Amino acid sequence: MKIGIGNDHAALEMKNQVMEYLEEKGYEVINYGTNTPESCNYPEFGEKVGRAVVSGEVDCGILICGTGVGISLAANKVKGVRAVVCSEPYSAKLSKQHNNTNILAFGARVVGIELAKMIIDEWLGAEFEGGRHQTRVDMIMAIENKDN
Ligand SMILES: O=C(CO)[C@H](O)[C@H](O)COP(=O)(O)O
Repeated sequence: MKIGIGNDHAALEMKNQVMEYLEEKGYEVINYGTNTPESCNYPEFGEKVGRAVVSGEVDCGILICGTGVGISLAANKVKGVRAVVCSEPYSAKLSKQHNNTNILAFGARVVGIELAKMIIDEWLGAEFEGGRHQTRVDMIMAIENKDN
């Protein structure tokens, strides 16, 4: 499985740790994030990973900024993205089982690396359950096609 990862300056160290963790587990990780500690703007990286997921360049995405909020908001503006920001494993797992999320986000200033690994493991290990949840996910995605 190919995972796209993105981050801003606040999450550089955590991005490197997460990449190492995922690669050790055998995932191919494509890095779309910043690689320097200089201040930068997270929407750029949220959008890049969002587009990579929707185009099929990668199978799913992981986004990290200070809180995970801004970078997931940016990704969610890309049509076809369902990004969730999580700071615990339960919501991460359910976001895949019920909401079929295709991007996981969290905050480097919110969770430590060990909790981040647990969140990632639950999310990557879960499967979308379909059925009644498919109806609801379809309804969410249909909102994108309405004139606002
Ligand atoms: O969490 C974030 C967005 O949701 C950013 O990482 C955060 O806003 C960056 O802040 P600063 O420029 O003060 O380092």
